[in-house]
Amino acid sequence: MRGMRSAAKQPEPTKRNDATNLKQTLAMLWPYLWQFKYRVLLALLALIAAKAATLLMPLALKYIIDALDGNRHQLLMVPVVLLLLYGGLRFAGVFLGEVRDALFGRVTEHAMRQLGLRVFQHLHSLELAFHLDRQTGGISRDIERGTNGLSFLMRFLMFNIVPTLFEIVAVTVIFATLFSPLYSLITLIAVSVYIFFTVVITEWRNKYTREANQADNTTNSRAIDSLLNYETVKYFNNEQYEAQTYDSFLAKWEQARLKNRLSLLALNSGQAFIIAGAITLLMWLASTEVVNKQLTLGDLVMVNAYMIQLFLPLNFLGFVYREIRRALTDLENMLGLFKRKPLISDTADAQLLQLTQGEISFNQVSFNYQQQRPILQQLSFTIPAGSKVAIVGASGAGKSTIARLLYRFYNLNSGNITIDGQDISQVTLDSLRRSIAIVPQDTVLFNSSIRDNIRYGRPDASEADIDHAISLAYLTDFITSLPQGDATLVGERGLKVSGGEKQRIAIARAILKRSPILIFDEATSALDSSSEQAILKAMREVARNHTSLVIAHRLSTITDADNIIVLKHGQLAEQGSHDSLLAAGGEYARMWQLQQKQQN
Ligand SMILES: Nc1ncnc2c1ncn2[C@@H]1O[C@H](COP(=O)(O)OP(=O)(O)OP(=O)(O)O)[C@@H](O)[C@H]1O
Repeated sequence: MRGMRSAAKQPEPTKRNDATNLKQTLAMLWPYLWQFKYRVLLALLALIAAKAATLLMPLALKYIIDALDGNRHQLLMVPVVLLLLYGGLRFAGVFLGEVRDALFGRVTEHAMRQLGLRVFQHLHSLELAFHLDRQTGGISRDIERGTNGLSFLMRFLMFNIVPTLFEIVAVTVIFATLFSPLYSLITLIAVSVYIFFTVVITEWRNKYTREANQADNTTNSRAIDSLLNYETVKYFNNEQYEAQTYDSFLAKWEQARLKNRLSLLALNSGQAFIIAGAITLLMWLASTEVVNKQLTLGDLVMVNAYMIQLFLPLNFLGFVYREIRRALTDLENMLGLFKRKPLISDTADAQLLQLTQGEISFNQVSFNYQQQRPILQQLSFTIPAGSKVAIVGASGAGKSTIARLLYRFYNLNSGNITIDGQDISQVTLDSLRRSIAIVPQDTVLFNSSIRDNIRYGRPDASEADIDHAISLAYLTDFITSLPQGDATLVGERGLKVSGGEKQRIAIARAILKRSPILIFDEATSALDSSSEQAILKAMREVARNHTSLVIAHRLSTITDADNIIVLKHGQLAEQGSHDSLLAAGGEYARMWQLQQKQQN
């Protein structure tokens, strides 16, 4: 049975863009090729030497035949030397080809590495909105196809196209020198007709190839869908129906493959006809000259050997042509990623954030993710240096948005945010983000060990610092209970640890970062009451001497805050200490009473 693959749709190459893509790719590749200029040069020399050895083989064959022609019953010294030379040339041709591959392989792989790294860095420079809009799977497919396309282009350029062009020129020159320009002319015309025919037929065949691929994809998707819904099929006794539907897709696939095969027949037989025609013509020409004693039998065999040798790599021309166009399209998609410039980046004269105290101010901040849906409206508040401010409000009120804006994940619509009087849009992103540590609402962990996930907060932290962060986040008991301790792997996206454990890992990670400003976004939401109390104690200790912003649903966790900001529909409804807000009897008091009732 054919393998099941996902129905990934490939973009179709368009001729219009090929030239620009090729130009862009070459411009991009140039620095890499230049960096390895000696290696590329050596690979080219190996290529020329390998081709020269191959090109000398028919010549050696000619001399063997000519030498044997008069001495049919004796292997004289000369033919023996020629035979050894023939064998040597054959070996040298293959060996030098391998040397060329080994030399150039490093260049290709290095170019793939450089390009892969550039895209990766570029993707990390793009803002959150870009990543939320795009499917990560799609991007990684673009990168994979793009780098493979690059490797294909480089390899085929070096191993197929350039050597074949070299061979065409060499054979033409050899024929013109040894025989007459007519031989060269026939060869050149035959090669030109062959290339023209292959390109035209390959273009025509494309639709059949595409049809066959699409039929293959839909058939596979259908099979997967049906097998995934195994239970539903059984519930409704629809095995027969499923088989019929699957077979109707298979029939379409069969039809498409038939057309594809017939078009391949047209291509291959047309190519064979052109080769046979050219060889017959040249052999006929050579045979008449042999009869007229102008050429030897060895010459006749040599002409034949050169033609067969010349057309051998051209057999792959249809495939190479199609794949090069596909590679260029894949590269275009990847290069397209580079065209997307970061919307959030350092301004030309961005300064380092000079953090003296850590006072944060939101001044008349308005923001929306999408037009016509305001999230924050004219919001102003100040978090004095070293104080703890809590933000509360209904779900969707815009609390986490405040944290994202402080990190400058988005640009504001109006207003500004300052830290110690400096507008955060005018300082470098790196210095800004370095100053803030966050325990996010949804902690996502890397698929590595608990310790490595904590170390991520400050990769150069000492082991003692990590241990200290572990104990501050009340993780010691949990870690010692694990057979593999902090070397335990957390699984993909941290799915192998519980929500509360994940939050404590996130707290340890944030502690390790040692930033003067701390944000806790629902940092205890996944914890039971006793762990919550422990964590709150830890948070209090960590937050001492820090400016901290605590976003919370459960009001009991923030009663000790210096100031509580109540958000309602993206606006500041009221603010004050727990006691003063309760006394005021407003929104906060109402929320408090509601939560108290729910607890009882
Ligand atoms: N990337 C986004 N694109 C569009 N809308 C968004 C985006 N992120 C958040 N929102 C919307 O913005 C509003 C505020 O979101 P935010 O995450 O700040 O709420 P919150 O007050 O933290 O809520 P919760 O208490 O449920 O976490 C929500 O209505 C949300 O649907």
